[in-house]
Amino acid sequence: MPTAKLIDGKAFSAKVREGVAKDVTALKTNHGITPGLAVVIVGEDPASQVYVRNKVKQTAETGMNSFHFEMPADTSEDVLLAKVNELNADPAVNGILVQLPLPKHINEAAVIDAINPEKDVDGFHVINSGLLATGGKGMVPCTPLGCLLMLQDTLGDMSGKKAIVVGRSNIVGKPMAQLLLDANCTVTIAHSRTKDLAGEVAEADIVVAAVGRAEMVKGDWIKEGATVIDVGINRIDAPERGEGKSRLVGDVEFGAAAERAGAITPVPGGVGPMTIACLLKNTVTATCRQNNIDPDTL
Ligand SMILES: Nc1nc(=O)c2c([nH]1)NC[C@@H]1CN(c3ccc(C(=O)N[C@@H](CCC(=O)O)C(=O)O)cc3)C=[N+]21
Repeated sequence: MPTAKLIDGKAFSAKVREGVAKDVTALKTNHGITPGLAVVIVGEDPASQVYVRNKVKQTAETGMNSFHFEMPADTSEDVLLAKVNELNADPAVNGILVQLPLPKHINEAAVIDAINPEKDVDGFHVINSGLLATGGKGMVPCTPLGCLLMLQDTLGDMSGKKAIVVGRSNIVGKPMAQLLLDANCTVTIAHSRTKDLAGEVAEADIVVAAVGRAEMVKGDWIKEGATVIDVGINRIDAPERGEGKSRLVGDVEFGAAAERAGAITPVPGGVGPMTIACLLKNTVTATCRQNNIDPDTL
């Protein structure tokens, strides 16, 4: 019997997007500015295309301009860099997202480096990761930001709590740890070589799982009453549903974890929708900063 409160990322993300839509209206009516988000996708990865379609649709729903560029998988790095530079120079574009991963022949770091940090709504540029690490005001990566908003909504003040982030990627694990540190948590970053992962997770009041491996964090590792944020979105075979069927699971063994956790995010319907909502929020933030507008005065 699950006892954990379900953290409804889908409902929360709708609220965040409502706030974004209000800000967009204010930017239009009070400042004559329509925020613009450019999404660039290279190649044909069908899973990626689903996310991009959702992003484009939700961008339009908030009243922002959405610019969508699909480039073939054999696009050269130079051609992609030229596209990024064109978007950097375009005043109608306030935010740029280049969908990752990129095809193998393209150097991802070079592409991220080329994005104007003020338009880097993913928060992946070294300037933005550096600002996050040093307490500055940069763009914060969307997935960790979405996780933080859900944690704050669930827990309020997190001062003194023990948090563990499982995973050390530049796009989730590391920035997540920085945000938890800023929220006065005591933070452990665990990874594939962590000696006693079960023991480390068992100590944590807050668990953020971002390893990208289906149900890797076991339910019986979770401390009684802990808050669990599951970043993973893994598609696994589901033969019980019929030939060739699949389903989505997170990085946490959800059923067993929900029997011990105080609150937990589902997959789907948890972190994923919040990631997109935070992308839109970051686009408004970027638009305000580029135009010297205080977002609190909108
Ligand atoms: N530069 C860049 N920035 C990204 O933010 C980025 C990226 N590249 N590459 C791909 C990943 C993946 N990603 C997702 C966002 C939302 C959902 C999402 O909303 N998922 C829903 C539905 C899932 C489904 O049904 O397929 C859910 O979890 O409920 C999923 C995945 C952003 N990414």
